[in-house]
This record gives sequence, C-alpha cells and structure tokens, in this order.
Amino acid sequence: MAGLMLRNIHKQYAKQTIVHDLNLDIDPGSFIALLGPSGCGKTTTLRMLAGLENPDCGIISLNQKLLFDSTRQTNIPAEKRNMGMVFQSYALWPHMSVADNVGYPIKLKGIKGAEYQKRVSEALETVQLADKASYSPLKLSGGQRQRVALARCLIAEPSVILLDEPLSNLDRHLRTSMEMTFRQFHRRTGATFVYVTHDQAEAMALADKIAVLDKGEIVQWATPDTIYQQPQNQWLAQFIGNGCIIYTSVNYCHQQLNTAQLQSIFASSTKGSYPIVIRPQHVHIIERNGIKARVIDSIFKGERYEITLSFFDEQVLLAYHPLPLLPNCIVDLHITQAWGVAL
Ligand SMILES: Nc1ncnc2c1ncn2[C@@H]1O[C@H](COP(=O)(O)OP(=O)(O)OP(=O)(O)O)[C@@H](O)[C@H]1O
Repeated sequence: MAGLMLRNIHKQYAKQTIVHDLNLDIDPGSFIALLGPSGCGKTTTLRMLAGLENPDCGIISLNQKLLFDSTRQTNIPAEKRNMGMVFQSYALWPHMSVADNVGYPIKLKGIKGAEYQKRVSEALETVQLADKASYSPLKLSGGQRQRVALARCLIAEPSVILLDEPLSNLDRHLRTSMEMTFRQFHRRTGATFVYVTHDQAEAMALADKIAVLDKGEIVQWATPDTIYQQPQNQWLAQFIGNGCIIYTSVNYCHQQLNTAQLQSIFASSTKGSYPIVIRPQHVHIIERNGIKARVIDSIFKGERYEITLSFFDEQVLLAYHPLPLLPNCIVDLHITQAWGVAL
C-alpha cells in the first residue's frame, strides 16, 4: 500500500545528530503519532516531511511520488507537497476575520466567488464555528482558535495533515474535548494525520500507531496497545504508563511472565540485572499467602489509592487499592503478569 515513506533519513545541526537513520512506512489515511521527550527530534522530523527543512540524506515519498531524494537531488517545495500544518501557536492573522483566515489558503490558489464562500462555510461548519465567521480570532478562546487553524488547514484538502503539539497551549479539560475533535476530523477527511507530541496519554488516545523516538532514533513503532503491553526496552517501559522495573536473575527479554513465574522470582531473594516491567493494575493486595511487601506510602488518586510498596532488597512496586494502607505494614500480593524488557 502506498503512503508516506521515509527511508534512512538523517539530519545533523552543527555536527550534532538530531535524527538518525529514520525509517517509517505510514499507511494512507492512518493517524500516527511521533512521541518522545523534549529534544528527541520530533519537530525536526515533521518539518522534513513538510519540506520546511532538508534531510542531510535519505528519501521521502508520498503515494510513490518522490518528495525528497538526496541521491537524485529531488526536493519538492513545501507548497507543492499537498500537506497542511497545524501548530501549537495557532498562527492566525489577528486583523482578519475567522472566515478570512480560513479561506486564505484557497484565496491564494485563486478560488473566489460562490465556490470560495461554499468551501469557507463548509470548513467552518465542520469545526462548529459557523456562528463566529465574522469574529476576530482575538475574541475566541484557545480551543476555538485551534479549531479555526484546523479549518484553515482542511480547506485546502491536503492528503497529509501534520500537527505539532497542537493542544499544548490548552487546559486539560479542553484538551480532552479537542482530542475528540481531532478524531472526528480524521474520520471525516480520510487524510493521513502525523501528530507530534511529548504527551504519551495524548498519543495513546489519538493514534492508530505510534513511533516512539529517543535521541533521534525510533525505539518502537507499533500500536498504542503493543507499546503499552510490550515495550521494547526499559526506558520505554518507564516512559509509557507508570509501571515499575524489577530486576531478575533470569533473562525474560520480550517474554510475558505469568503468576507462577513471578512467584518464583519473588520467592528467591537474589536480585539480578535483567529488567521486567510490572504495571500497577496487575498487582493485587490479597489477605494472605501472597508475595510479601512493605507499604511505603498511599496516595489518593480519586477513584482509588496508589500504594507504593517495597521488597526486602528495596525494589519498588506500585499497586492500586480502594483504601489507604498504613506505612510500614506488611501486605500480601498476587501479581498476575509482567513483561521482560531489554536494558
Ligand atoms: N535550526 C536548528 N538549529 C540548530 N539546532 C536545532 C535546530 N532545530 C532544532 N535543533 C535542535 O535539534 C534538537 C531536536 O529538536 P526538535 O525541535 O526536533 O525536538 P522535539 O523532539 O520536537 O522537542 P520539543 O518536544 O521540545 O519540541 C534539539 O536539541 C534542538 O535544539
């Protein structure tokens, strides 16, 4: 299936490698996220896709059409790539009305009259801002401004929409409702969405597939579920979710561990050097005959308490429990599963 393809993309700034040998195949119409900590190269990758930055070497193609090829000196300019961009700062013209902001890209293409009016109205209706057409963007809330930016992006009917941390200026409540807006948009437009974020919850909620980047390299490229359940390495296991790492003396790398295996690991008192990740929802506090642990702290999390536990050798584990537990008391645990990760 054709789509967006990146091959051996490499980018350096002042001798510092920012993106290293990046390879990705993005299916047409999919919603993917580039996720990673600050400075890992997400925005640089997005800007190379958009044609705003040139890779030092590599190939980028869209539906088998070459956009960039360092060996053939091919470089299609940004405005001819049929891609739209939505940024964290909405980049709206304050002196133009909402409708004029939205219509700007098609005005540049020479579309006017009834066709122009129709497309602007449709775009505004899609973002549910038809009643704000004559407003200045300055009179809109952050969420509404981002919806104007989205409408302005969609009006040009791009086949790829690149979004760079578009929700990071919004409060938590608004972010959740905008996540829903993005999902609906994606379904409605059929465009390919590439979404840059450092927020793992946002990436998990939105994307069909996530490329997790660290120091300019892809650590894992998989569905949110796989990344959560089967993280590639110790760094990713700690970056995603709030699992705890326990070190065992047997190497279980990329294996699922069951209750019996976990019982035998905790029964032997030897701390090893091979990491496994245990998620709090797999740690149950039971009445007796379980794995012994000492309570360090109980933190109220609304619908439940997060209990921090420690073992004889000071390894730490989290569990969820309906009630707080007294520090230093000894509890019994039943651990249902864990995942072995690479170091
Ligand atoms: N034009 C530039 N010149 C020099 N260095 C740059 C340039 N653009 C980015 N960098 C550096 O490249 C690295 C990656 O930047 P990039 O913006 O791609 O990271 P990011 O993962 O998007 O981070 P953030 O989440 O903080 O935006 C950073 O160390 C940054 O300082």
